[in-house]
Amino acid sequence: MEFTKTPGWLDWYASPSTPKFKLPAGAVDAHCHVFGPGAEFPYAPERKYTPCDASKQQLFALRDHLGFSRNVIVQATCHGADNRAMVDACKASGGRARGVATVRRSISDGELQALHEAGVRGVRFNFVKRLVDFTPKDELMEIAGRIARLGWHVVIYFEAVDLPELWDFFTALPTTVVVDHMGRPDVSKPIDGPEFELFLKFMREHANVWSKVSCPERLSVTGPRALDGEQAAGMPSYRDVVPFARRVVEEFPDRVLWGTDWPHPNLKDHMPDDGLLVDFIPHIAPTPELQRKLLVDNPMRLYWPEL
Ligand SMILES: O=C(O)c1cc(C(=O)O)oc(=O)c1
Repeated sequence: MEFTKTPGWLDWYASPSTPKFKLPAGAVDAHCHVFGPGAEFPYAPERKYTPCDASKQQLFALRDHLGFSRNVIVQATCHGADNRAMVDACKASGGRARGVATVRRSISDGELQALHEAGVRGVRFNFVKRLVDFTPKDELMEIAGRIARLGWHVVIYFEAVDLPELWDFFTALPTTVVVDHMGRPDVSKPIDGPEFELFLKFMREHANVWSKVSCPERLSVTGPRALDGEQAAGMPSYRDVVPFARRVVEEFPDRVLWGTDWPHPNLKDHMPDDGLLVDFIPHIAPTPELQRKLLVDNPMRLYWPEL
């Protein structure tokens, strides 16, 4: 099948720099995606965008270039609940990738078991309105109950303004709950303002809630961007995001994950250099101990507990 990219689509950056920051041994890129290729794994009819292809081979090449050992491949919304591309990548990884799927309530126990055997360890519930149509909460709760029995967790993606309305649902989930991209704070608001405070309270009061401290390139308002020539001398890229992410890492060091978010769907004004994104890590996790927890211990506990 032939697909035409969404107008204005930015392709991932094909020649990332070699990071200056040396990742600890065994580091996990705990949030990344594969897109198609569309000719082999067609994009879903209900998708809200059509991306460029981003194959498993290209993902594994990036992993090796940046110095990661493993990937967690999160089902992208452009594939809907058709998990074939993600599953194919997990199976081809030689045990070095685990997956997070999107499923509907019609999925059978046998199909869930097959996903588990392929390496899936979680399901993703998406509440970002530009990405998905609404799924009734009773359907999601039913799915959460079924996947809890497999020892899986739930990944949630939402925007900070929607947390109050989603609070009761999130806090009733029976599994570990992993928040994508810190619940998308508005970093132009004060870090000690009510919006981010509510997110910290969510984590503080619920020991089963984890957060990915990822996607500074999506959250940043002031930059500078992680692109050659756009980094201010001696300053981290996306420095307006640093205090938010660092706060979460320092307060909840055992419940944070980091990922590149490659191939960075839906960015509108620039495409980051993934090598420079890795160089962002020591600004938010300033000590070797915090770095080891963020990049190795925490993702291994969640995705490879048997190792
Ligand atoms: O903000 C986004 O556009 C976005 C989209 C997706 C997806 O389409 O799955 O995943 C992400 O992690 C982020």
